[in-house]
Formats: sequence, structure tokens, C-alpha cells
Amino acid sequence: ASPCDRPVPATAGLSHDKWEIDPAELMLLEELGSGQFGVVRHGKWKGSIDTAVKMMKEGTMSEDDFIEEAKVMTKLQHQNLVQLYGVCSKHRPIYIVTEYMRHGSLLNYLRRHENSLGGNNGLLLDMCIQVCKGMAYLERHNYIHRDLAARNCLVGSENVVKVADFGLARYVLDDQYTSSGGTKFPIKWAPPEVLNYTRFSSKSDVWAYGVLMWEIFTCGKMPYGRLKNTEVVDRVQRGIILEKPKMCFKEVYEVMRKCWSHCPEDRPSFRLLKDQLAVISQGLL
Ligand SMILES: CN1CCN(C(=O)c2ccc(Nc3nc(-c4cccc(NC(=O)c5ccc(C(C)(C)C)cc5)c4)cn4ccnc34)cc2)CC1
Repeated sequence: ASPCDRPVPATAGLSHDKWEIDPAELMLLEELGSGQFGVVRHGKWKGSIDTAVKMMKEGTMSEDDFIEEAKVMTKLQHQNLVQLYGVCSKHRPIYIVTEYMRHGSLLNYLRRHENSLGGNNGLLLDMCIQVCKGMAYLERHNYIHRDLAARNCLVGSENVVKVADFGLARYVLDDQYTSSGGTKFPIKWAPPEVLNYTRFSSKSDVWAYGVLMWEIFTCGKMPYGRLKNTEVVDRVQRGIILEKPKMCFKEVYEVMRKCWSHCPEDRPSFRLLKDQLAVISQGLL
């Protein structure tokens, strides 16, 4: 508030874009890998905050639209969402700066720890519940992920699992990824209405979440094995769903099956899923 009783101008504090990060405050460290957009590096922000820095290869994303959206994304805050700290947009390539998750993608983590995770239904179910909590938060904020899968979740200390890159799919320029006929389109995580009409919704995220649960309970197997995309599309449209993973409890598989209801409105919300999984988790442990 202003020292005297003069009203504070409405623009106060809006001048510096708080989603804009000064690259001088970033110290880039080792490379973490490369994704759809180019190289991702570990970084330190303001000397001490661990970050992951996506350095966006030119021409891979519609940058101005993304920078506009970043203002909204920085406001999405939940313990099971990878926090967007901000962007460096005053230079090229632009940087997307998020919180750092030290164990990398959930998919690689599941594959690397199959032996220790294998029989541990409690831990696997806990991972499902954490992702569900993050997705229930996005659902509450009418925010659609569009590419939910184990590869787009990340693992931090003490088996914390968080959802990453929510909404980012909208800014990818590669139409091999964006069009459902493209070679990079995530067919195996897509429900019928997305395959036929690219109609995304929180209920299409729920379908993808069912596949993610299957990935978790198979410790990172590829859904539908080596089937070609056209064969998967055919099965999904005929209502053939993924079989129950060997180590998965019947009650858990029942939840996956509901996520794969043909009609979006027959699928549970993330809010309902969270409660159902909590009941199963209490029953199990
Ligand atoms: C013991 N192990 C040693 C090896 N290891 C690592 O090297 C390792 C450690 C930490 C890692 N952390 C992160 N890695 C990444 C990362 C790394 C490489 C690629 C990507 N992904 C992307 O760049 C990316 C993902 C999705 C998408 C669309 C739009 C298609 C949805 C576009 C781009 C992310 C992002 N992060 C955000 C927060 N923390 C991380 C990643 C890897 C993991 C631990």
C-alpha cells in the first residue's frame, strides 16, 4: 500500500513482467536430454534454485502465443504439477524455466526400477494417485493437458511424481506431432473422439490417464506392444482395450477400464478418480 492515503495506481507492479526471467540470473549446468523442442539443461536460478531450462529450438513452437500463455501457466500451482517459474523471451532461443525434478521422466524411472517397483502395488498406486491429484487440479481450472503420458511426468526426491508440460502441445509447430495422422501423434494415449475429431477435453485426458496407469502397473511397457498406429486406431474404435497388467489388482484395473469408456461422458472425472483410488489404496494397505 502507498505510504500516504493516495490511491495506489492500478498499474503498480505490473510494469516488470514477473514471468520474465533475467538470463543473467541463470547458471546453465549439465544437459538433461533433448525433447520435442531441443535441449533441456539443469540450471541454477539466483544462485540457489534448481531449475530445468528448455532451450527452444527456433521454428519448433509458436513462441509469441506460448509467451502469452506462460502468464497463465505460472499461476497454475500444485504440489503434483511441475511449476513453471518463467520464461527468458528477450533473446532467441527462448528459455522455459521450470522447477527441477532430479530423477527424470516417470517412464525412464519405471523402467530403471522395475525390479524394486515390480511387486510394490502400494507404491505404484501412490504414483497413480499423485498424478491424479495434479490432473484434478488442472481439471478444476479447466486446463487440458493434451499429452498426458508417463514420458511427460517427472520424478523428484522421495518418490514425488509430478505432471509436466501441461498445455504445451498446443504450441508445437511440427504437424507430424499435432495432426492425428502424423507419425509423432500420441495415438496410443488418444480416445476415439480425439482420433476421429481431435476433440480434446478433460475427459480425453482421463482416457490418457488410464493408459498412464497401465504404464505404471507394467513398469513402463509400451501400450499395445509393437502394434502399428493404424492397428491401434482400429482396436480402439472397435472397443478393444489394453489387457490387465499381470501384477495389477482387479479393483485397479476396473478403474482403468472406466477411463477407457467409449463415450467421454461415461468416463469418471479426475475428482471422482482421486476419491476412488484413495478408497482402493486404504483397502490395500
Ligand atoms: C539417475 N538418473 C541419471 C539420469 N537422469 C537424468 O539425466 C535426468 C535428471 C533430471 C531430469 N529432469 C528433467 N528433465 C526434463 C526434460 C529432459 C529432456 C526432455 C524433456 N522433455 C521435453 O523437452 C518435452 C516434453 C514434452 C513436450 C511435448 C510438448 C511434446 C508435450 C515437449 C518437450 C524434459 C525436464 N524437467 C523438468 C524438471 N526436471 C526435468 C532429466 C534427466 C535421471 C536420473
